[in-house]
Amino acid sequence: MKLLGIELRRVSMPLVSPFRTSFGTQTERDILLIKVVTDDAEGWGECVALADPLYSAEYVDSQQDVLRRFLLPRLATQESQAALARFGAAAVAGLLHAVKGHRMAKAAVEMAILDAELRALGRSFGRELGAVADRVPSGVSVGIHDSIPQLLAAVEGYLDEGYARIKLKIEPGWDLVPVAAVRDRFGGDVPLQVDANTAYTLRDARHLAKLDAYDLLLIEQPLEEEDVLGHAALARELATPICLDESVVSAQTAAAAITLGACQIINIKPGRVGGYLEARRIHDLAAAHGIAVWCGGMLETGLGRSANIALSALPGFTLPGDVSASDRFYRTDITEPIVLVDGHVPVPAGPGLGVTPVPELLERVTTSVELIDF
Ligand SMILES: O=C(O)CCC(=O)N[C@@H](C(=O)O)c1ccccc1
Repeated sequence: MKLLGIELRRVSMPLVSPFRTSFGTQTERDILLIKVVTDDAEGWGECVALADPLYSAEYVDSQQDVLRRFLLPRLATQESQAALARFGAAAVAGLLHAVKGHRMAKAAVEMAILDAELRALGRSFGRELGAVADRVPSGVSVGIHDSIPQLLAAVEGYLDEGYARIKLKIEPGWDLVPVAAVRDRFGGDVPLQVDANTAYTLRDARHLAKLDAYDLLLIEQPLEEEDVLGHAALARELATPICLDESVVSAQTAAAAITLGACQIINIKPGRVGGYLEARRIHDLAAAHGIAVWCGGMLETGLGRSANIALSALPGFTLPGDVSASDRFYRTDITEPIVLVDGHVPVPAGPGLGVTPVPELLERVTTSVELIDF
């Protein structure tokens, strides 16, 4: 493989409805897509960074800037091109290691290079990563609502669509009451979990322990991302398993969190951890420690969503992921829509991601294109 050129494309994707979490409300996604052109094939990557640095320190403009100024020039050198020619996407993380952080940008370019490499080989993401299923259960994430009736109507709609698991966003003042209302209305058998996105502190331990009454699958990232010891202390107070999201940015931080007893479950988001190959390393590490994993979502288009579904088919992904159908967030996706069937989504079987953007749909949402020659 030889990199010939890279396209950095921004798309603006309006959400079907506002999506409110403890760190803000999304009404549209400003997404950075990467297309790599190689002598063998083209490949697509999706950067999951939000418009503002509210989920993590990354934000979409910073990721496009770090790609343009620091990451892509490193891939363009003769040594890098030789390494890519010999080892393909497996070489990317090492070639970019000197640049600190910016894992979402690194993940996006590695994803695009892996897609090109696999398309040229006629091999799917699933086969490459180690998928053992051809469809996976689909969970859905439900935002914070203005009222309990509105929340219950949304949850009812998703259950009617067949979603395999409900995740409720929570924050101080919106936690016990919505959880109790969902349990009261839909019963104790609905697989149910909550996501706090770092909104609590250890002083809330006794309050959060009241969630134990509702038989939740997990409570996700209750404390600040750097408070690993706090999560370990909270785990000793709660019966509900603790799941980490923002705190786990690599296999190394996953190992530390597991060893310190900070989590019993990990939400793996390839963009957050630097790519799908690191995501697989975390999956393998977690499995070795008996830690369940599931695939988180960042409101991806069908490109990132397809790769997440492939990852979700690995054996250690034993909990439904945030791999909802395209229409959970978008009226029109930029790829053929991902559709829910009996609570599951199909694992793409085609080469690479198995999907590509539909040109006219992509053009309709494109706000800028930057071409970088190698
Ligand atoms: O299904 C999805 O893609 C979204 C899942 C989800 O709730 N993601 C959350 C999160 O913090 O995990 C989120 C991501 C990005 C923006 C807002 C919220």
